[in-house]
Amino acid sequence: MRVACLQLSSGDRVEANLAVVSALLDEAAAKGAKLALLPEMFAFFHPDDDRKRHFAEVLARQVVLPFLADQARRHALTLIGGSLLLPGEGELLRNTCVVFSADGEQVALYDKIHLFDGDLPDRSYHESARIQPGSQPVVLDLEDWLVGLSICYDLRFPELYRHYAALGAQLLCIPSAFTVPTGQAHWELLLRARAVENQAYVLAAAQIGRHPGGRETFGHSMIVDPWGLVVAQATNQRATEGEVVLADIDLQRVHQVRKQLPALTHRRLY
Ligand SMILES: NC(=O)CCC(=O)C(=O)O
Repeated sequence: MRVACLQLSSGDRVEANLAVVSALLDEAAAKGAKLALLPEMFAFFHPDDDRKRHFAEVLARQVVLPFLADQARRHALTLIGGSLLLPGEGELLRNTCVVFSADGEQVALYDKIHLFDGDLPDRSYHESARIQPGSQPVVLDLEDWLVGLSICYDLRFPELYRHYAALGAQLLCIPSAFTVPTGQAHWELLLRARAVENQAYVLAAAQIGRHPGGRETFGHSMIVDPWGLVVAQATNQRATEGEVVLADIDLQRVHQVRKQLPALTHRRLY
Protein backbone atom coordinates (compact mmCIF):
# COMPACT_ATOMS: atom_id res chain seq x y z
CA MET A 1 0.00 0.00 0.00
CA ARG A 2 1.35 3.41 -0.91
CA VAL A 3 0.98 5.89 1.94
CA ALA A 4 1.53 9.63 2.20
CA CYS A 5 2.43 11.97 5.05
CA LEU A 6 1.58 15.60 4.34
CA GLN A 7 3.92 18.16 5.87
CA LEU A 8 2.35 21.59 6.35
CA SER A 9 3.04 25.01 7.76
CA SER A 10 -0.51 25.78 8.84
CA GLY A 11 -1.65 29.24 9.86
CA ASP A 12 -4.84 30.87 11.05
CA ARG A 13 -6.66 31.06 7.68
CA VAL A 14 -8.69 27.88 7.39
CA GLU A 15 -9.47 28.19 3.70
CA ALA A 16 -5.81 28.79 2.83
CA ASN A 17 -4.76 25.78 4.91
CA LEU A 18 -7.35 23.57 3.25
CA ALA A 19 -6.26 24.75 -0.18
CA VAL A 20 -2.73 23.53 0.56
CA VAL A 21 -4.07 20.21 1.86
CA SER A 22 -6.18 19.84 -1.28
CA ALA A 23 -3.22 20.48 -3.61
CA LEU A 24 -1.01 18.06 -1.71
CA LEU A 25 -3.71 15.37 -1.68
CA ASP A 26 -4.03 15.80 -5.47
CA GLU A 27 -0.29 15.14 -5.69
CA ALA A 28 -0.38 12.18 -3.28
CA ALA A 29 -3.34 10.55 -5.07
CA ALA A 30 -1.78 11.11 -8.50
CA LYS A 31 1.29 9.26 -7.22
CA GLY A 32 -0.85 6.35 -6.06
CA ALA A 33 -1.34 6.94 -2.33
CA LYS A 34 -4.18 4.91 -0.79
CA LEU A 35 -3.80 6.36 2.69
CA ALA A 36 -2.83 9.91 3.66
CA LEU A 37 -1.98 11.32 7.08
CA LEU A 38 -2.24 15.05 7.90
CA PRO A 39 -0.34 16.74 10.75
CA GLU A 40 -1.65 17.97 14.09
CA MET A 41 -3.75 21.17 13.75
CA PHE A 42 -3.67 21.02 9.95
CA ALA A 43 -6.68 23.31 9.47
CA PHE A 44 -6.09 26.03 12.04
CA PHE A 45 -2.94 26.89 13.97
CA HIS A 46 -3.30 29.91 16.23
CA PRO A 47 -2.99 30.41 20.02
CA ASP A 48 -5.97 32.77 20.55
CA ASP A 49 -8.59 31.11 22.78
CA ASP A 50 -11.65 32.82 21.28
CA ARG A 51 -10.61 31.97 17.74
CA LYS A 52 -9.88 28.38 18.77
CA ARG A 53 -13.36 28.10 20.27
CA HIS A 54 -14.97 29.54 17.15
CA PHE A 55 -13.00 27.08 15.04
CA ALA A 56 -14.01 24.13 17.24
CA GLU A 57 -17.69 25.08 17.54
CA VAL A 58 -18.34 26.31 14.02
CA LEU A 59 -15.65 25.84 11.38
CA ALA A 60 -14.56 22.31 12.30
CA ARG A 61 -18.04 20.84 11.83
CA GLN A 62 -19.33 23.11 9.10
CA VAL A 63 -16.23 23.34 6.92
CA VAL A 64 -13.35 21.05 7.83
CA LEU A 65 -15.03 17.69 8.46
CA PRO A 66 -17.11 17.92 5.22
CA PHE A 67 -13.90 18.91 3.39
CA LEU A 68 -12.10 15.80 4.68
CA ALA A 69 -15.01 13.53 3.72
CA ASP A 70 -15.09 15.03 0.23
CA GLN A 71 -11.31 14.74 -0.26
CA ALA A 72 -11.29 11.10 0.89
CA ARG A 73 -14.15 10.23 -1.50
CA ARG A 74 -12.76 12.23 -4.42
CA HIS A 75 -9.35 10.60 -4.18
CA ALA A 76 -10.64 7.19 -3.04
CA LEU A 77 -8.15 7.08 -0.17
CA THR A 78 -8.29 6.67 3.59
CA LEU A 79 -7.73 10.09 5.07
CA ILE A 80 -6.41 10.34 8.63
CA GLY A 81 -7.15 13.90 9.62
CA GLY A 82 -4.08 14.58 11.80
CA SER A 83 -5.85 16.62 14.39
CA LEU A 84 -8.30 19.48 14.78
CA LEU A 85 -10.06 21.15 17.67
CA LEU A 86 -13.56 20.04 18.63
CA PRO A 87 -15.72 21.12 21.60
CA GLY A 88 -15.13 19.32 24.90
CA GLU A 89 -16.84 19.59 28.28
CA GLY A 90 -17.63 23.10 29.52
CA GLU A 91 -14.91 25.52 28.48
CA LEU A 92 -12.55 22.79 27.32
CA LEU A 93 -11.80 21.68 23.75
CA ARG A 94 -10.53 18.36 22.43
CA ASN A 95 -7.52 17.76 20.18
CA THR A 96 -8.98 15.12 17.90
CA CYS A 97 -7.97 12.94 14.98
CA VAL A 98 -10.91 12.07 12.70
CA VAL A 99 -10.54 9.36 10.06
CA PHE A 100 -12.51 9.04 6.81
CA SER A 101 -12.69 5.92 4.66
CA ALA A 102 -12.20 6.00 0.89
CA ASP A 103 -15.95 6.36 0.39
CA GLY A 104 -16.05 9.46 2.58
CA GLU A 105 -17.52 7.87 5.74
CA GLN A 106 -16.23 8.92 9.14
CA VAL A 107 -14.82 5.66 10.53
CA ALA A 108 -12.83 6.62 13.63
CA LEU A 109 -12.22 9.41 16.10
CA TYR A 110 -9.34 9.62 18.59
CA ASP A 111 -8.87 12.32 21.27
CA LYS A 112 -5.24 13.08 22.19
CA ILE A 113 -4.57 11.34 25.48
CA HIS A 114 -1.28 12.88 26.67
CA LEU A 115 -1.30 16.68 26.74
CA PHE A 116 1.81 18.73 26.13
CA ASP A 117 2.85 20.82 29.15
CA GLY A 118 6.45 21.92 29.66
CA ASP A 119 8.96 24.74 30.07
CA LEU A 120 11.28 24.32 27.10
CA PRO A 121 14.19 26.36 25.75
CA ASP A 122 11.94 28.07 23.17
CA ARG A 123 8.85 28.75 25.35
CA SER A 124 6.35 27.27 27.81
CA TYR A 125 3.54 25.01 26.68
CA HIS A 126 0.37 24.34 28.67
CA GLU A 127 -1.96 22.32 26.47
CA SER A 128 -3.85 20.93 29.46
CA ALA A 129 -5.12 24.41 30.33
CA ARG A 130 -7.59 24.33 27.42
CA ILE A 131 -7.74 20.75 26.17
CA GLN A 132 -9.62 17.86 27.71
CA PRO A 133 -7.52 14.68 27.52
CA GLY A 134 -8.84 11.63 25.74
CA SER A 135 -8.96 8.33 27.59
CA GLN A 136 -9.49 5.81 24.84
CA PRO A 137 -6.83 4.27 22.54
CA VAL A 138 -8.29 3.67 19.07
CA VAL A 139 -7.35 0.96 16.59
CA LEU A 140 -8.69 1.12 13.09
CA ASP A 141 -9.23 -1.86 10.80
CA LEU A 142 -8.17 -0.92 7.27
CA GLU A 143 -8.55 -3.88 4.97
CA ASP A 144 -5.53 -6.00 5.93
CA TRP A 145 -3.96 -3.40 8.21
CA LEU A 146 -4.62 -2.62 11.87
CA VAL A 147 -3.77 1.02 12.54
CA GLY A 148 -3.13 2.58 15.96
CA LEU A 149 -3.98 6.27 16.34
CA SER A 150 -2.12 8.84 18.42
CA ILE A 151 -1.19 12.54 18.34
CA CYS A 152 2.21 14.22 18.80
CA TYR A 153 3.14 14.23 22.52
CA ASP A 154 1.59 10.74 22.80
CA LEU A 155 4.81 9.63 21.03
CA ARG A 156 6.62 9.88 24.37
CA PHE A 157 4.41 7.25 26.01
CA PRO A 158 5.55 3.83 24.77
CA GLU A 159 2.81 2.01 26.64
CA LEU A 160 0.19 3.40 24.23
CA TYR A 161 1.98 1.88 21.23
CA ARG A 162 2.68 -1.36 23.06
CA HIS A 163 -1.05 -1.55 23.74
CA TYR A 164 -1.64 -1.16 19.99
CA ALA A 165 0.99 -3.78 19.12
CA ALA A 166 -0.59 -6.19 21.61
CA LEU A 167 -3.89 -5.71 19.78
CA GLY A 168 -2.09 -6.60 16.54
CA ALA A 169 -1.45 -3.15 15.04
CA GLN A 170 1.13 -3.09 12.24
CA LEU A 171 0.88 0.63 11.47
CA LEU A 172 1.19 3.48 14.01
CA CYS A 173 0.10 6.99 13.05
CA ILE A 174 1.60 10.02 14.80
CA PRO A 175 0.41 13.37 13.37
CA SER A 176 2.52 16.05 15.03
CA ALA A 177 3.59 19.63 15.62
CA PHE A 178 6.85 19.02 17.49
CA THR A 179 8.82 21.96 18.87
CA VAL A 180 12.20 22.75 17.32
CA PRO A 181 14.38 22.03 20.40
CA THR A 182 12.63 18.77 21.26
CA GLY A 183 12.45 17.82 17.59
CA GLN A 184 16.19 18.26 17.14
CA ALA A 185 16.91 16.16 20.20
CA HIS A 186 14.20 13.49 20.21
CA TRP A 187 11.95 13.30 17.13
CA GLU A 188 13.72 10.71 14.98
CA LEU A 189 14.95 8.81 18.05
CA LEU A 190 11.41 8.39 19.41
CA LEU A 191 9.83 7.54 16.05
CA ARG A 192 12.40 4.87 15.32
CA ALA A 193 12.16 3.50 18.85
CA ARG A 194 8.36 3.11 18.57
CA ALA A 195 8.85 1.32 15.22
CA VAL A 196 11.59 -1.00 16.49
CA GLU A 197 10.03 -1.93 19.81
CA ASN A 198 6.63 -2.64 18.24
CA GLN A 199 7.95 -4.03 14.95
CA ALA A 200 5.47 -1.82 13.13
CA TYR A 201 5.51 0.90 10.50
CA VAL A 202 5.37 4.45 11.85
CA LEU A 203 3.83 7.30 9.86
CA ALA A 204 4.66 10.74 11.23
CA ALA A 205 3.24 13.82 9.46
CA ALA A 206 4.53 17.07 10.95
CA GLN A 207 4.02 20.80 11.00
CA ILE A 208 7.04 22.91 10.00
CA GLY A 209 8.15 26.52 10.29
CA ARG A 210 6.81 29.61 12.05
CA HIS A 211 3.10 29.82 12.84
CA PRO A 212 0.88 32.77 13.84
CA GLY A 213 1.55 33.67 17.47
CA GLY A 214 5.26 32.94 17.03
CA ARG A 215 5.36 29.20 17.62
CA GLU A 216 7.92 27.26 15.54
CA THR A 217 7.71 23.60 14.59
CA PHE A 218 10.34 21.12 13.54
CA GLY A 219 9.02 19.38 10.40
CA HIS A 220 11.02 16.28 9.39
CA SER A 221 7.94 14.20 8.59
CA MET A 222 9.00 10.61 8.13
CA ILE A 223 7.97 7.04 7.51
CA VAL A 224 9.81 4.33 9.43
CA ASP A 225 9.69 0.60 8.73
CA PRO A 226 9.33 -2.20 11.34
CA TRP A 227 13.12 -2.67 11.44
CA GLY A 228 13.57 0.99 12.37
CA LEU A 229 14.80 2.17 8.98
CA VAL A 230 13.66 5.61 7.82
CA VAL A 231 12.20 4.74 4.41
CA ALA A 232 11.08 8.27 3.49
CA GLN A 233 11.44 11.72 4.96
CA ALA A 234 10.66 15.34 4.14
CA THR A 235 13.29 17.54 2.55
CA ASN A 236 12.06 20.42 4.76
CA GLN A 237 12.89 22.80 1.93
CA ARG A 238 9.35 23.78 0.92
CA ALA A 239 7.91 24.95 4.21
CA THR A 240 5.16 27.24 2.95
CA GLU A 241 4.00 25.15 -0.03
CA GLY A 242 3.94 21.98 2.06
CA GLU A 243 5.36 18.64 1.06
CA VAL A 244 4.24 15.08 0.41
CA VAL A 245 6.31 12.21 1.82
CA LEU A 246 5.50 8.88 0.16
CA ALA A 247 6.45 5.27 0.78
CA ASP A 248 5.19 1.80 -0.01
CA ILE A 249 4.45 -0.20 3.09
CA ASP A 250 4.24 -3.97 3.01
CA LEU A 251 2.58 -6.34 5.48
CA GLN A 252 5.07 -9.05 4.48
CA ARG A 253 7.84 -6.83 5.83
CA VAL A 254 6.07 -6.71 9.21
CA HIS A 255 5.63 -10.49 9.22
CA GLN A 256 9.29 -10.98 8.20
CA VAL A 257 10.64 -8.78 11.02
CA ARG A 258 8.30 -10.34 13.59
CA LYS A 259 9.35 -13.84 12.45
CA GLN A 260 13.10 -13.12 12.41
CA LEU A 261 13.04 -11.60 15.86
CA PRO A 262 9.79 -12.54 17.64
CA ALA A 263 10.36 -10.10 20.52
CA LEU A 264 6.67 -9.28 20.80
CA THR A 265 6.03 -12.90 21.82
CA HIS A 266 8.86 -12.85 24.40
CA ARG A 267 7.20 -10.37 26.75
CA ARG A 268 7.12 -11.32 30.42
CA LEU A 269 4.82 -9.78 32.94
CA TYR A 270 6.17 -8.63 36.31
N1 LIG B 1 2.08 19.34 20.02
C1 LIG B 1 2.76 18.55 20.82
O1 LIG B 1 2.24 17.65 21.44
C2 LIG B 1 4.24 18.83 20.88
C3 LIG B 1 5.02 17.71 21.51
C4 LIG B 1 6.48 17.98 21.48
O2 LIG B 1 6.99 18.90 20.86
C5 LIG B 1 7.33 17.07 22.24
O3 LIG B 1 8.53 17.36 22.31
O4 LIG B 1 6.85 16.07 22.80
